[in-house]
Amino acid sequence: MLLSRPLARSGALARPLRSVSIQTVRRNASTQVAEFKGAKNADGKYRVTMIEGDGIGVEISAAVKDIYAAAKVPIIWEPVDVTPILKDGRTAIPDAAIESVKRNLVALKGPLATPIGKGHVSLNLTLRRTFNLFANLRPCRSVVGYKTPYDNVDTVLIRENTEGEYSGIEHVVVDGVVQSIKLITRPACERVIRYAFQHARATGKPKVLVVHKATIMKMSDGLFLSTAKEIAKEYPDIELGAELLDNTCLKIVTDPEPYKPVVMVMPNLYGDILSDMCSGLIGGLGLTPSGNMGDEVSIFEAVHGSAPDIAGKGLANPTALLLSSVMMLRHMKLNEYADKIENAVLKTIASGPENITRDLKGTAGTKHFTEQIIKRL
Ligand SMILES: NC(=O)C1=CN([C@@H]2O[C@H](COP(=O)(O)OP(=O)(O)OC[C@H]3O[C@@H](n4cnc5c(N)ncnc54)[C@H](O)[C@@H]3O)[C@@H](O)[C@H]2O)C=CC1
Ligand SMILES: O=C(O)CCC(=O)C(=O)O
Repeated sequence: MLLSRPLARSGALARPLRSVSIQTVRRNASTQVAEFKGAKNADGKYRVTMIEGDGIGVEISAAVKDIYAAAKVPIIWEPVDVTPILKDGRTAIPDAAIESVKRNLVALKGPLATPIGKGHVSLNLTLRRTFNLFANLRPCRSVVGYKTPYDNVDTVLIRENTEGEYSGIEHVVVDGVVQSIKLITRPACERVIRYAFQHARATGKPKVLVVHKATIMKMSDGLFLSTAKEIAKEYPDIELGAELLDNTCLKIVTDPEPYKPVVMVMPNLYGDILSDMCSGLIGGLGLTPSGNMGDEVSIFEAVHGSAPDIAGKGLANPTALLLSSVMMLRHMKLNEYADKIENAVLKTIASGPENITRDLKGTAGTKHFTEQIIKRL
């Protein structure tokens, strides 16, 4: 009976459960993590899609563009509008934006706000699903020159990015009783776990750690964990570990050191929460970057949201988006520019409170901070 009941929430609006899960399995069928395949245009520059985003998105995107212009990065930004449209009863991204990302194979994205408890589905999730960005890579490293209780945080977290608790499959069972489906498929587990092993190998980390709650969600997290044990056989040089999510949270905030040689991999929601927690250890959300990685396309974005409490006030810290763009440059093999920009932002943060934003206990606004970064390029 459950399978034929229409699903009441946006992403899966009026679709029976079975058709949603089959679609997801098909979408997730391939397993190879591809290199960046984009090419320079005749003018010697890459086109990169730019989604400025909502709230502070406009301010931090402007900062990134100013810094890129000053650093003479061989990139032409292609701005696109992602105001949602309704297509076949589902929230969709406008075709022009999709075409731009498909053409360029890479995008930098500011935060997009999602209405709470009603309204359109998250455009962030829609983008990840539209381009099949199955792994969300979230590194978090202490910033030299910025003092926090720990100076030794160096975590790498990979979040499954297309399903799990974020499947958007919800419905009312009877009045006052609702059900949200945590959808986990083996192909999606396989590819994100394989990505984690590949990342560990590529970055010289000896261990992949699955973070889970298979004690409670025996089937869904159980599938994630058992798939990891299978995939681990393909990577005999990398150790596989597993840990309960609550235990991981406690242990990281108590002592982050043991997580340095580890690549953590986990279902969607756990990665969302744990990555914010790690951000808190190094100075906050203004500092942490991420990459949404797929076979063909990758979209880089800060871990944080649109920060409505400070939007439009010139206070936003552009570092997280800038470091996301640095990840993007390395993905595009523009390492020289990545190093130049990363060094400039780190030097600026270390240069003192008068040059950094308030989230870092500084006194500067976005504009002054940006100018200081440009001075240090
Ligand atoms: N990937 C994305 O685009 C994400 C979007 N969101 C959306 O963002 C909106 C706001 O969500 P919140 O829960 O308030 O989270 P948030 O991340 O926007 O803000 C949390 C706190 O961190 C501060 N903060 C975040 N980024 C900052 C920066 N760059 N500089 C200085 N301070 C910064 C904010 O001022 C706020 O106090 C929601 O509509 C949510 O749906 C939330 C998370 C991720
Ligand atoms: O789309 C949203 O509102 C939140 C997305 C999210 O959880 C994330 O990007 O970490």
